[in-house]
Amino acid sequence: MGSKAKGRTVMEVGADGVAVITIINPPVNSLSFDVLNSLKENYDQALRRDDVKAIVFTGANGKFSVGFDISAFGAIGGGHKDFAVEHSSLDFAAEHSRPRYGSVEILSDTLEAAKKPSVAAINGLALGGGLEVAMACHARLSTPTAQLGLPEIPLGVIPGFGGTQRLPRLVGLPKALEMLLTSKPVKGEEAFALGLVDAIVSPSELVSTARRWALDILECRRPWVASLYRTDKLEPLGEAKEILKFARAQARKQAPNLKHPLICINVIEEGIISGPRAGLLKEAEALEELLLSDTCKSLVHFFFAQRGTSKVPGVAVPGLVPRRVRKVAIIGGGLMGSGIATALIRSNYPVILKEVNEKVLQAAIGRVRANLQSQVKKGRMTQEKFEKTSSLLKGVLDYEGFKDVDMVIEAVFEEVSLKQQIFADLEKCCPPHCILASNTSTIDLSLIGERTKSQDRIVGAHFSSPAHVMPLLEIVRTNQTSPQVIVDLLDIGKKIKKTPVVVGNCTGFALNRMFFPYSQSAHFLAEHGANVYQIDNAITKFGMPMGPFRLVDLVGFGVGVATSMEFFQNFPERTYKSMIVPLMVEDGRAGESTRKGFYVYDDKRKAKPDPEVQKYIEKAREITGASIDPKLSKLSEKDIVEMIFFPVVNEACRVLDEGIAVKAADLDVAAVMGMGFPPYRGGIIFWADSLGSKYIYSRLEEWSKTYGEFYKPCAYLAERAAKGAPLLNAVPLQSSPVGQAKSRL
Ligand SMILES: C[C@H](O)CC(=O)SCCNC(=O)CCNC(=O)[C@H](O)C(C)(C)COP(=O)(O)OP(=O)(O)OC[C@H]1O[C@@H](n2cnc3c(N)ncnc32)[C@H](O)[C@@H]1OP(=O)(O)O
Repeated sequence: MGSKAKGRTVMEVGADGVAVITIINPPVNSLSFDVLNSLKENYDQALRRDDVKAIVFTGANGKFSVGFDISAFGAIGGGHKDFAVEHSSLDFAAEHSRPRYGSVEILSDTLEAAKKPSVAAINGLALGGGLEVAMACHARLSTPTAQLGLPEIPLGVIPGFGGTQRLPRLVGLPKALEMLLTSKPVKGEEAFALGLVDAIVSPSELVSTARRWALDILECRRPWVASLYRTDKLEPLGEAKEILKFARAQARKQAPNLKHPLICINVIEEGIISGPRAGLLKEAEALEELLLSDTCKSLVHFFFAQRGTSKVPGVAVPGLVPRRVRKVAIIGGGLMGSGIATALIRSNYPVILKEVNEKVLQAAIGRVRANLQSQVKKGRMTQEKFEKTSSLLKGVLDYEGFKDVDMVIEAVFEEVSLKQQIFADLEKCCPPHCILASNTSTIDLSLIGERTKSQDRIVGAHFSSPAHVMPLLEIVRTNQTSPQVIVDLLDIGKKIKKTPVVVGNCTGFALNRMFFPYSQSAHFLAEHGANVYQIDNAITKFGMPMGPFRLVDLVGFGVGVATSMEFFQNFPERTYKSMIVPLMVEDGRAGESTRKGFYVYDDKRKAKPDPEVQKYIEKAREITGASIDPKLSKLSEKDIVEMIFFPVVNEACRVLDEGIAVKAADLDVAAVMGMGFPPYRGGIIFWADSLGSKYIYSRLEEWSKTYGEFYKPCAYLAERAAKGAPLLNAVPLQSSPVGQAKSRL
């Protein structure tokens, strides 16, 4: 194996005649071509050697295997240029990269059909191809906390090493469908109850028990089972068809734009109707095709983009490790503060929450408890856990308890002088190492810290609302924030299960800068004759959770108006001042909270279009002088999508150009995690590149001539379009250290 080999397996043969094959590919033992090649060599050797009677598979460093190496998807899917394939032994890829080879020839015809029994010793993670290797073994032992699952669907593919055939035969069709379509892994204990594993063993005894188990199989003391040919867990054909029909309906409802969950169901059905061998072949064919799909390419891009957000130039440096945060303080327990407190205590951080008086404090604590209680109601938290988690929160009215906090997050009103006072107080009351974070969404952080000498530990921690639900955390750094503080916050973000994205300091940071044109364009179109509900419908069909008008109803008109003002002040040349919302506000409409906004809401908060909205639009036209544009009043769905999202792409380009985002892929993550942009389109920039910078530029240029500055393509987009260059990787990670980028950081 060459020096650049991406992982390997090692085989040790004991005096008992058991060969233990261990997968070694840090950090997660993914099945790279090198690993698969080595595994096959070791396995063939074990079958050939007379001193080997049985085989045990396991993984090094407490993990079995997380499945196929995602970065090598391109090599099986036809070598897409976006996927880097770095493996030394190209022989496997060249000759045997077709899924059929791994699935049918190796796992079924060689491993499962072998004359020597194999047992999987599962520790840590057994996901995707990792679990599929284990399922081809003749028995599986697992530690109690190991996680077993088939999470291929979020990558735009289906299992390709027999998972669609063996899982239903081991756990029954309904549970297999649930595991496949939700991609949620099960823990060892549950896997045992389901029949997915044959025994639960402590980590220290796992391999030794597996060795004995393998010999027991050989000596007929335990059953020798080929999962592929089991039928005892499968429902009778008629019943199975009904279950599959229901699953199809659910999949169509949950993800109408996605085909691969339905293909997964079809492949399972093929195995049930025509036998598992036919199922395996159909699975391999389907996987090969899916690997070439735009959906897969987008989702794989998104997978790596998410993991790339913590690789920040100047921050991700060796030796800089996160400090331990033992106690956090939050100032302000409104909607944001209570949401942030909820997120922190749910991840076991003790929190003190400061409010201005007892009444407000109790209301804030009540909100946190209500957030947790809703988890209990949904069955996601036990009452016991609720009590334990709630006890991590302590309400306070002064700074007494701030002496030993490691981080403070300020979440009060957006008022500069109030925040300045708070930060001046914090400097006096908190220990000198304490991180001083603000959840501001608009105010310059340097201004907030102006009255302190602690600018190096001042940072933005911008959560999206509701903070305990939304997955994005924008970490805002100024040019004085120390890298240590960023590293600490990246770590906390990960621990509270957020995806942190490091951005620079400006009005709206990255997320709201992109959100703003989204809503602006929608209001511009409505005032010029496009139908509000057709816009929302087109945007929802595109894959957003809701359209821009339904969204502003949800967020509330108060917030909508306040943010518009901020943007109008900061970017007047590209702000369209629509009057629709202000007119509705005058009439007492504030969105969903008043049950009337662009929609009317019934008792169950179901939204229904409201014909009265037309009245406000007409009145708005009278004030702004906008007139109905015949072209805009009959836009196709494609036109609507482009007129709403191309201004977002344009703003994203500005954000990149200004160095607010470190790299384009971070904006993809922010768009998906913060705006609800469909991940299967890869994120805003990846999607833009699928259409081409030239096309987007030309459309914006054309609209700007008719409709003005708001649509004018920015210099950065113009430059990329002129070169016919993609927007992604325009600022490659390695070549954009903070100091070099044209940066406001
Ligand atoms: C033919 C088969 O059916 C097809 C397949 O098997 S497809 C693969 C199915 N498996 C998966 O989808 C698992 C994907 N991975 C994960 O969900 C998560 O990484 C995990 C739960 C395993 C670990 O999560 P966590 O501890 O938070 O670590 P995370 O940062 O995500 O990953 C650690 C590193 O492993 C890498 N990694 C994780 N899974 C990988 C995989 N399957 N292939 C290649 N790299 C992988 C990550 O990119 C990351 O690399 P980095 O340090 O350079 O950024």
